[in-house]
Amino acid sequence: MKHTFATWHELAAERTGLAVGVAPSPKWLSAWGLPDTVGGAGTFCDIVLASLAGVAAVKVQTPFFERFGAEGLALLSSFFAGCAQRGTLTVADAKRCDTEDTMASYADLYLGEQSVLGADAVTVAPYIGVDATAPLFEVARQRGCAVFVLVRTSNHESAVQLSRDEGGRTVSEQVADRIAAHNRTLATGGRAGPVAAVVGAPPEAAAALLRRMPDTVVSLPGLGRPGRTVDQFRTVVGDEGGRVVLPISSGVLEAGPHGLADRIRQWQTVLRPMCPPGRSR
Ligand SMILES: O=C(O)c1cc(=O)[nH]c(=O)n1[C@@H]1O[C@H](COP(=O)(O)O)[C@@H](O)[C@H]1O
Repeated sequence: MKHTFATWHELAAERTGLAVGVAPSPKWLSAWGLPDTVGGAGTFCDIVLASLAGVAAVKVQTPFFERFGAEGLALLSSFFAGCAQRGTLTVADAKRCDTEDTMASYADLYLGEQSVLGADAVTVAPYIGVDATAPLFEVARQRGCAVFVLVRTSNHESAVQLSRDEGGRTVSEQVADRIAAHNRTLATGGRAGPVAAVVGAPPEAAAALLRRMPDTVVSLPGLGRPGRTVDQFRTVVGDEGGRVVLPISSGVLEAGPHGLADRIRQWQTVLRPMCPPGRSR
């Protein structure tokens, strides 16, 4: 059976919730001893693909491919195809944002086998209004794909997300509530809806946002960063591991081309206790 983010529970039970961060940036290509060219990025992708057996998902920073133009997009498309062959779900982290049919058109670039790039999910920035970006949600649902919407981010400039409306809800809480509302309409058969969330908040706030969005797959970045411990994440995740994606970029890429596969296995071992029990267990 082909997995989607609606069936993330099964995939996370089998492979853990780890999503390997893929970023052929000037910084990482240099650290890996590769040239900052599309050829260097291609070698980087080959090494990552060779280390992905048994990995549930990848989260790919698309600008590090797009900067190489058409050749970069061709490389991204073939990388996603390689992931699909390994049963690894793909998130195109492009953080798109627009309205109406313009928004829906992003599906033709990113989402599903019939698209140009063939990813399983794309990320969206909701500054324009969550409902404005919703045309993409419906196409995602039809194609068995997902859209990850930023709810709260970890960057220092994110204070606007904590502004409150007259009722006292923060912008992040308003975004979370709209995601939950869309998934109530779009989710089918007790599975998570096609609208997923990105929550980079500190632990207590992250746990509250997770509870605010039932039937929603939630990506929790931050593992592997200084000051963020596995125990903190375990507390946030609780028994909700079946709907949590755990992206780690620097914490795997810093192992370099020769240590990457081992580092991925080490993280999977660490994350295993956070995973949902499999059906057969
Ligand atoms: O969208 C994200 O995944 C994201 C959300 C957030 O709140 N903070 C955050 O750093 N990220 C992503 O996480 C990536 C860095 O991951 P690490 O290198 O694992 O810390 C960045 O490239 C961001 O795209």
